[in-house]
Order: sequence, then structure tokens, then C-alpha cells
Amino acid sequence: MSYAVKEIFYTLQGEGAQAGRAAVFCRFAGCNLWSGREADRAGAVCRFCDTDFVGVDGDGGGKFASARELAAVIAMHWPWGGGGRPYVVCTGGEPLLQLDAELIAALHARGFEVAVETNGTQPAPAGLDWICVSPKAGAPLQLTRGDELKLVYPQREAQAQPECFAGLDFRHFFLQPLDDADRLAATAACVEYCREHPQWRVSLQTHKLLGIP
Ligand SMILES: C[S@@+](CC[C@H](N)C(=O)[O-])C[C@H]1O[C@@H](n2cnc3c(N)ncnc32)[C@H](O)[C@@H]1O
Ligand SMILES: Nc1nc2[nH]cc(C(=O)O)c2c(=O)[nH]1
Ligand code: SF4
Ligand SMILES: [Mg+2]
Repeated sequence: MSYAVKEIFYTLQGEGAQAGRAAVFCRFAGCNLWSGREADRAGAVCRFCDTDFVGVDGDGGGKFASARELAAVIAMHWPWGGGGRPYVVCTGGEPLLQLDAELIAALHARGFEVAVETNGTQPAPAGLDWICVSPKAGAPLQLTRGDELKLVYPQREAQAQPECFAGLDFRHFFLQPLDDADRLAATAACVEYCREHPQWRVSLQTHKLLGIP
């Protein structure tokens, strides 16, 4: 299997239950819910994406011919000797269009715990250590269990309300404020919902607050 990667970077996980934890991010190119072109945004299934995942031209990006080769480049970004458990977050774009059991095994062989950030429309390969599912309206969920469910909130559509997901098999349930022109109103709505429904917690995009990638 070969892999198309937009960028690879070392930072702190900004979101969810692992927020604050050092991690190498591997951002795969491409998504099944939006082309990534601004001209297509209004007609896409997922219309609020905050990420450039088009092409392989970012820092550390490229086409990788094998799992071994990609795992080796990811490992070069980790501060070996600094302690802690090596952690890689596979994101995108939609990582589950490319991430397979072979790459997970190659990352495990390098000592990494392997996390994924997914829209939940694809089945997950075996061996993942942390699964974060972020459902999108109009994109039926295939992955209905995992470690955290992180819903961008608010979304207008009836199929993307928190109540649709509250009964699924996840350890953590997060609402993450929709980052657009109405970010402050979205943040207030998340706070209000979590006050009224203590099953849910707020996930802030802390990397944006910290000014890091
Ligand atoms: C860019 S996506 C990539 C992974 C995968 N395609 C997904 O949607 O989960 C990474 C995370 O950012 C969230 N996200 C994307 N755009 C956002 C926005 N404008 N405001 C808040 N969160 C956003 C997604 O819901 C997801 O949890
Ligand atoms: N620091 C940081 N944390 C993140 N958590 C999820 C991200 C993503 O784009 O998938 C992300 C990201 O882009 N940067
Ligand atoms: S599913 Fe994820 S990567 Fe794809 S457009 Fe939506 S937020 Fe962006
Ligand atoms: Mg991001």
C-alpha cells in the first residue's frame, strides 16, 4: 500500500480527552465528504472544515511507497529520550481512506501508540489504540464505538444532534464549538448544552488558543 500525506508535524494534541499530550500528527491527503476546494464547499456533505488537506505539499508531506517508509519518517519527528509514550495522531482529510493494519503495525513496531481522528464513515482497521469519531450530518456512521465521540456543535441538521449519539459505545462524549464567524455563540451553546447534559464535556481547540499547529 502507498500513502498520500499532506503534512507531518510535531505538536500537542489540542482537542478532546488527550488535549495537552505531545503527539506527531500525520495528516493524510483527501476526504470523502469534501474535495477540499473552496468552490465545492457549499455543495459538500461537510461544509465547515477548518483544514487544508489537498495534495502532498505540506511540511513533511509526500507520497510514501510503503508502511515502513512512512513509519520511519513519522518516528523522525518524535523526541526520543524525552520520556512519555510515543504518540501519533492520524488525521486528515479522512485518514481511514488510507490508514491500514500494515501501517498501524509498522508504527507499533516503532513504539508508537496510534490514534485516529475520523468522520466515522469508514470501518476501522484492527489495532488502533485510540479512536476519536466526529460525526457529520448526512454522512451515515459506520463506526459506532470507540474512545471518544467529538461532535462539532451546533449543527443544524436533525441527524447531527447530540441526542443521536449519546447512546453509542464511547468512553468520552465531547461537544467542540464550531469554529466559524459565530464561534463565540457556538462556544456559549456548547457550555449551555453541557451544563444541562452532564454526560457531555466541552472540547476546546486549545492549539488555536496556544498559537501552535
Ligand atoms: C479536520 S478533521 C480531520 C479528521 C476527520 N476527517 C474528521 O472530520 O473527524 C479533525 C477534527 O476537526 C474538527 N473540525 C473540523 N472543522 C472544524 C471547525 N470549523 N470547528 C471545529 N472543529 C472542526 C473535525 O470535526 C474533527 O474532529
Ligand atoms: N494541535 C492540533 N490538535 C489537533 N487535534 C485534531 C486535529 C486535527 O486537525 O485533526 C488537530 C490539529 O490540527 N492540531
Ligand atoms: S470530514 Fe473531516 S476532513 Fe473531511 S471535510 Fe469534514 S472536517 Fe474536513
Ligand atoms: Mg485541525
